[in-house]
Amino acid sequence: MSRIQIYDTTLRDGSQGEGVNFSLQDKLMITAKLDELGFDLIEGGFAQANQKDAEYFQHVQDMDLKHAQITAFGMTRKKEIAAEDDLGLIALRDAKTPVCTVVGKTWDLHVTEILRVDEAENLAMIRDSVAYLVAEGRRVIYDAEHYFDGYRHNPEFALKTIQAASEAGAELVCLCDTNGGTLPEGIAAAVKAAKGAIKAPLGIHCHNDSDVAVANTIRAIDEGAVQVQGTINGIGERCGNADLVSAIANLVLKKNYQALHEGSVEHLTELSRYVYELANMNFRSNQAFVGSSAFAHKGGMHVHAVNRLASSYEHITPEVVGNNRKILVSELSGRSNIVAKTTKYNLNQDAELMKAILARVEELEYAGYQFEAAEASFDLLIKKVAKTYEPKFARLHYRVNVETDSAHDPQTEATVKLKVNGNTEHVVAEGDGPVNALDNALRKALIPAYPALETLQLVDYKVRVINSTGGTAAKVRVVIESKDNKEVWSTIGVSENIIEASWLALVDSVEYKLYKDDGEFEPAK
Ligand SMILES: CC(=O)SCCNC(=O)CCNC(=O)[C@H](O)C(C)(C)COP(=O)(O)OP(=O)(O)OC[C@H]1O[C@@H](n2cnc3c(N)ncnc32)[C@H](O)[C@@H]1OP(=O)(O)O
Ligand SMILES: CC(=O)C(=O)O
Repeated sequence: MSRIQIYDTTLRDGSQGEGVNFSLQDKLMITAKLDELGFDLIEGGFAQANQKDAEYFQHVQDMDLKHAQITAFGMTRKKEIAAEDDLGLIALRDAKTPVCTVVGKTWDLHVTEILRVDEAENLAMIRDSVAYLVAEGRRVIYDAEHYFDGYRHNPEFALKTIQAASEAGAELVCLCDTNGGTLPEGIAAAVKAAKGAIKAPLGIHCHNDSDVAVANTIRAIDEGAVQVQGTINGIGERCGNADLVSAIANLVLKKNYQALHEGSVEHLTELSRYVYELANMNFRSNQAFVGSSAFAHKGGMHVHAVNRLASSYEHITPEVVGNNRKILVSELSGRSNIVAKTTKYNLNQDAELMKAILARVEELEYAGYQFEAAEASFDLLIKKVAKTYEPKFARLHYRVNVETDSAHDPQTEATVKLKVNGNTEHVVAEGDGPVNALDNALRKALIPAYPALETLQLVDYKVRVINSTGGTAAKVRVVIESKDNKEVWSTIGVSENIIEASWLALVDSVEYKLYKDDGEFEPAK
């Protein structure tokens, strides 16, 4: 089966996405990761744009890349300037990459209205720029900007522009759906026409403004394009680029093309998260193939079927792209969700117990709980319903005080009184805010009896108002994420009072940690 060249432009077009700004170090780290997985071409940046991109092209020369070729991106020469005097082309030459990618105009509207040159000058700009870089010993990829819009409005001129690039020595012409407005049938017709018009092989570069960038990419490949340009997670200008993660997974797993190194598809989830992390962006949980919900089963009927045959509700096996299956517990659960979630605890799938757990989940979710995001609280709930839960301490009372005046910032203090192993612990602690003070006081009271709580840390705190339009007072749902040196877990509390909701989530977090350290939540042997 034929091999598709994968051209990553995360570091150039991806950086054009709102809110994306990679540091030089990020760019070098992403380059190393892409090389490791077998990406063929990595567009490192816009050579003329800024100091960071220029430095990237210097530093990347010292990297020991095993497979990837680096390309520097720039545009055709400015109008009425000789190629050898054009600052953009000089920057491309000085980037010293083996490959240069030059973008040029294809749509007559852009030629007359944006560049404000005639068609002959635009063709000369393309020809001169490609020929100059080829003469400088560079391999040139020509990006035909707005090819699909150009082809729709003036096919004859659009084809002349790519002929100019091909004849001047471009080793590949990449057809760009720059505005992302084309649908798959438009892609197919225009790729066919390009294929018949030039010698150079074709690539495809789609934007996602119509939410079909990946579909368009696949369609172009089916029509004979041999290179896919895109970005990891689809980041990029406006609605982004074709997501290479989905494009590669579809091409390799569904259409039997070859891409990247053998086995790299299994690392797509890891790659996606790595790039989100460096881009300082949140993961998209519903992202196809690699999102944390991509294989999360929630509806009771689905879970029932998945327990019998996973492929009944999954288009691929999650592990094939390095992802995991998840079974969620919620008010939409049936007995099958509970059975799936509790198998690890060896409850012998006791039918009455499963029913009781499900009833309790439904009751609490009706009251505002949401166990999908709070699996540690769900684990404790099982123990409570199974009557194997024994509280590690009892609350006698707590109080939280916030004091401020015109001269002072707020000071927060919490007092907690607990019964722990028969002793009364009465402590006071300060904090940055009420929840922090409460957390500090709770742990201060418990650490003498349970020193392991020294390693417990609160890492995230989320609060959400629920039923705010109901006739009753609004409730709040607090979800806390905690960690120790081994694990991260989430707990939940719901109340009309935000401090009480936080207390409930904190108590679950502490109880979970103590039970976990006793080996309670280990999978049954
Ligand atoms: C479809 C794409 O994603 S293409 C990549 C887009 N990415 C970027 O623009 C990011 C990096 N860009 C930059 O750093 C700057 O825009 C630079 C350095 C390239 C140019 O900066 P400036 O010289 O200040 O020009 P500015 O950005 O205001 O305008 C673009 C200029 O390029 C010209 N231009 C645009 N496309 C082309 C082209 N394909 N060939 C030649 N000239 C072009 C425009 O006509 C305009 O020149 P003019 O002012 O003489 O009419
Ligand atoms: C080249 C490019 O990024 C585009 O036309 O969208």
